[in-house]
Amino acid sequence: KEDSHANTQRVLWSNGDSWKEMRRFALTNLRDFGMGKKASEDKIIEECDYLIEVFKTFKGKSFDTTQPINYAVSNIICSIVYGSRFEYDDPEFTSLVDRTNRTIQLVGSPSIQVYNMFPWIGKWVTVKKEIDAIGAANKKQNLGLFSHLKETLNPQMCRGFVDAFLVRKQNLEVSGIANSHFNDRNLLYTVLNLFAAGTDTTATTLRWGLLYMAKNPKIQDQVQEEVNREIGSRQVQIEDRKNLPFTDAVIHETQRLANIAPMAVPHKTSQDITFQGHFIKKGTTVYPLLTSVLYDESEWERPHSFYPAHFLDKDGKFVKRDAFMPFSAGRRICLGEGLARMELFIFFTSLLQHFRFTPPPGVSEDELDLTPRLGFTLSPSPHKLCAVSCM
Ligand code: HEM
Repeated sequence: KEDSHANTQRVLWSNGDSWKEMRRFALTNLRDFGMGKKASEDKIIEECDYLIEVFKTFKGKSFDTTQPINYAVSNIICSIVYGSRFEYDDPEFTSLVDRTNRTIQLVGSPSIQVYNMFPWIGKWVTVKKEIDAIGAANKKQNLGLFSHLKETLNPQMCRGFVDAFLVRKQNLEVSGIANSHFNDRNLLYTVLNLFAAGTDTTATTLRWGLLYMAKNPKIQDQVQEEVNREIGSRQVQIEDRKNLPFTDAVIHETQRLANIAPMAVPHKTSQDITFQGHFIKKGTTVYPLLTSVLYDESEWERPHSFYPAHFLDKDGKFVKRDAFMPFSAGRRICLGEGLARMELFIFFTSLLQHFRFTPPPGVSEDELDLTPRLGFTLSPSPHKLCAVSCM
């Protein structure tokens, strides 16, 4: 089983009772250590300041936004999971983030898609070797981080998710409960899952958002006018979202059009079922194609264009749309939706408050390429942008 289909993709999910218990525990603790509104808001605001400083160092010259954005977003998960953030030049941190992003790219490669259908070809798939090597390095690094946290553990003062997990594990052991799901393996995989699922997704969405702004300067004007009018130069807060309907619509439209998880993740039918006239046998792998909803021509006025008015009524008020489901739906809906939405709002709005995003000199808006790069998530093709200070 270790080397089967599930192994390559295990970074993102698992099944059964263990999943139920881990999901419940993760949700409660993520709330305690970050997803609760105030705690995470403070963390995101603090991290956003670091990110703005990095953008300033380029002094308006073009640069690739990938790494700074990945590091900033990843640090939110790090402070929730490990209890502290890392410096952007800490090699322990940057290697973890860079390796995780490389895996997400590799997992989406055609050879891995074929391998997932025919796992017995595994030993001939070279990409799998790289994924396995990266996985081993990330595991080793996490075990090192855990052992440091174990040595300094104080059950009265949990610093983050790992501490809470270790305390629960200890308590279960003390009360003589062996074989619980709170074991070292689940700790490792839950942390790897949170790290992988919580970094690339949000960072990629933010990068799409900045690219759409550089491509659509008039829409960028409207966001900046709204932000200037409602917030001025003070710190952006979650509370501000209700007064920024246009900005909120732009963020939603970014998520819709960027469609970063087009096939969500595969699910398995738990029983025989007939769906829309098609019989599907128990145990069949099913991909929920989010693209079919996010680009549904019967739901969206301009499914293939960047059109924030999809989320605005005739008075310019924000409107929710049923077909907006970038986080999927149902029991396995994204566990980090609340956190991701907070991050997207604070990072995006603060960046637009501080900078004007433009194509590099000599490149026109039309020349900015919106073709996605293939991977497990759809990210923008490699590109550079200028972040010109406007505050
Ligand atoms: C813009 C950002 C994000 C998007 C678009 C997104 C999207 C998704 C999607 C489509 C799924 C698959 C749902 C399914 O099985 O049908 C998922 C699962 C998941 N996401 Fe996210 N996600 C984002 C951010 C995050 C963050 C910040 C976290 C970390 C806390 C996170 C943690 C997870 C986890 C743990 C799962 C697996 C849940 C389970 O299987 O029970 N995600 N996400």
